Amino acid sequence: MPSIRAPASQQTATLLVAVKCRPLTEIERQRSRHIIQVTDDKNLVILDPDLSKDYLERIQNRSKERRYSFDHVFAPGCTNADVYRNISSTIFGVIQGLNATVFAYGSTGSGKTYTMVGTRKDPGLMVLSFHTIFDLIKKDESSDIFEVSCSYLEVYNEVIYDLLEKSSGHLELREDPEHGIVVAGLRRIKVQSADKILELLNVGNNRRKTETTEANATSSRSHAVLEITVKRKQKNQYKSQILCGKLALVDLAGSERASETRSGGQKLRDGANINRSLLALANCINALGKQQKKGLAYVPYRNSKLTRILKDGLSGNSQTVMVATISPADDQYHHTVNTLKYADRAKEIKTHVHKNIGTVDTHVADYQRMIENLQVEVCHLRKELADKESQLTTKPAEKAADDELSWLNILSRETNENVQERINLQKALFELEETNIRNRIELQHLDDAIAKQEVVEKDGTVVQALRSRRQVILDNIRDNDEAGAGYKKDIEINEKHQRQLQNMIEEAISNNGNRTYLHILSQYRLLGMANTELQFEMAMRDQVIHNQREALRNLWNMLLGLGLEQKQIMDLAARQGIVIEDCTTPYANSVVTKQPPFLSHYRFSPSVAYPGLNVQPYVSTCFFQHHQGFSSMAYLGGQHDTPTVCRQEHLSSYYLLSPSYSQAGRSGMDSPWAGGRPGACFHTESVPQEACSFYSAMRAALCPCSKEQFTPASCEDYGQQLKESWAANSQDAWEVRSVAVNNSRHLHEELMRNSGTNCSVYQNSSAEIKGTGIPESRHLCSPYGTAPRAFNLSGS
Ligand SMILES: Nc1ncnc2c1ncn2[C@@H]1O[C@H](COP(=O)(O)OP(=O)(O)OP(=O)(O)O)[C@@H](O)[C@H]1O
Repeated sequence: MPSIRAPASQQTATLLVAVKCRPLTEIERQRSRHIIQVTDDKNLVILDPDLSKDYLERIQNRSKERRYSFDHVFAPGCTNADVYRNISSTIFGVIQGLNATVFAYGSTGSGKTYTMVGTRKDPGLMVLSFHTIFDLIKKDESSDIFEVSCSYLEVYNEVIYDLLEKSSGHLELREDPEHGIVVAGLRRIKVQSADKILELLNVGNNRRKTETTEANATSSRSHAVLEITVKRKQKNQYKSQILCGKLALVDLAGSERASETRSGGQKLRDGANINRSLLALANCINALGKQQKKGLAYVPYRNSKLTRILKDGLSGNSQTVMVATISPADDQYHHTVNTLKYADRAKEIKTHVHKNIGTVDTHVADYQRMIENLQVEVCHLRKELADKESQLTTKPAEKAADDELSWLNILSRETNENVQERINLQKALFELEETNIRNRIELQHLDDAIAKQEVVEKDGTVVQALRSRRQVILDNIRDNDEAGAGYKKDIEINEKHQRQLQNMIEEAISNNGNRTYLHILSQYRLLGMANTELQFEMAMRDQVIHNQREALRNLWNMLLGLGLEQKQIMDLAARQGIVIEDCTTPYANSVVTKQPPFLSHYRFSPSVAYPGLNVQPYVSTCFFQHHQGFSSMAYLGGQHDTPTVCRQEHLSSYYLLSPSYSQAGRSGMDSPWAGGRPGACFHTESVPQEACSFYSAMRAALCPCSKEQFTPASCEDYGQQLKESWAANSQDAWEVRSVAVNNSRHLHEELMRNSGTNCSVYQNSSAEIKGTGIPESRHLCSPYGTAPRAFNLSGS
């Protein structure tokens, strides 16, 4: 199966929000008033349901009347086809390898199922979408081969079931590093026509859990997700290229208050679970909306299966449509306002859409091999186990051993759940900490910017704005830290439980006569779990790799933003003996909108890909954040042979850049990422006049240890050193700031001595970097780093 690689080009898309108001039902017509006024195709007004309010209250603005604007608003007379016509462009991309998600959101009885599934006379969005997909495939004039498959699942009481299986067991969610969240064991059926999907949809819908509640005669008790995958094999393109688009169509269960549905027992339990996952969804929408408006807030996807399944649709790689369904009845006022409130928030949500292109990646292949090895081992053990089992069945089974075995089964099942829970908690904690790292970096930048701005600003408006932003970030950090502390506690409890389980398993094994058999059994299960944990680690590593890729992309933008041609960069890299894959995507001519080429190496030594820019993997996530929005940078200087100062819009990051690269340039200030934040980088053949004066001011403002350790005087010294090193332009330049080390003890001493100071340690060797005359050196300690670090300047 091909792996899906990251995008060659990625676009940010905004979640499209449409509101659909259904007509009053027969019963409602007798007892309710119509309070929705659709003023035009984008606006609606919800009237105050309380007619008794007097004139004074109304003019004093105590009315509960509300106005809302959305991408599309559909009045009760509109059909599903009307809705579909306005959102269908989202579906078109699916046959081109893009992902799309359409979900209906609203209170119980508001018309979600009607909108998604529809009726024979008024087919819903699910039916209309897969007809479109097959029409597009039919009309496609290329020689590409298409393969369409479909799956249909429901989440009922926080358990996933396969709606295409007659008696489906419980299915589990897994994090796949390449494909994101996947449902393990879900049946995916190849389909040749829209009619076949319709048939499967009907089969699935008959299996779906529905109940008659007070609010709706056929209320859906489960969330249903129909997923259509379109694989497009491009015959005339690169041998292995496969585009893989996915369309997720989601019909959510109805949310209701127990008092309204007058339900009890199982129904009440269902309702509680439905409401819990809808609440989780609402919280995610809230956090995502807040994230766009204010800053980085943690998005609690992990709180329900539904939100984990919808994660891509809500913020990942998907073009997404939310159809908010509302009832026009006055007694539904609160539900309707609630739905509209979340729909309004959802308008802020951004997703990042890119084509899913199948290739085989080296690092994935490595992991795949590891998993395969484990699987071979599992198979081997399974066989041994089967042999033992058959031996045992030939003998009269001992009751005690049977008991022991079922006890072991229970323990192993519990261990499995324990591992799964730990993985989820650790992943959640990881995500949370990543978010807070970014928040803290922004906070540092804001502090720097505030300090600078306070000196120059008279009226304090910008400072005020920066301060309020700082407060938002502080709040987010506090919220996330609190949530993180909760997760840590949960992990501790989980680990304690894990130890107890292990002790119990060992005890069960040592008490039993058939030790070998039980030992194999437990080993077999432990290996299965090790496999799961390995997959988790893969996901984590892939997260880091993903961040690095983003960092690389931004670096390319940065280089291209300087006006360099791709070819120049490639030549420069080639001269350093650095391999960068040729860009297969044609570039646009404009500087800042150019997409960087896709790099062949997902795993690379940090300095391999970019001459002179030493990026350490563990700071790459910070780096990614710094460079986000590079296209909106302001350029304060622009000559190609002198440094260019770039300023990001939020005034907090500065970069001093130049396209050329020299030993002298490197010798002084080539550790821009020390301390997890960018500093200045000079890469010019001759020292520019303004560099030193710039540098002292900038360094004082940017250096993480500027306040304590980096005094203006030392900046001046540094400027002087820089001039000298430039002038010396040879091995001498290195000597200005380098300490050569001869053996490992000496190296250790130097690292310790220089850690966190403004001195670098290099390990010189007699070899030179290919074609440059620069001695191959190992940069062992960054001037501003707080811990000893080592990476190879030559990239070899
Ligand atoms: N546009 C419409 N035109 C006519 N009738 C509609 C329309 N939308 C919904 N209805 C009717 O309203 C009722 C409730 O609709 P539906 O079952 O789709 O709601 P729901 O939001 O899916 O409810 P639940 O969340 O409880 O499953 C049904 O009787 C349905 O036929």
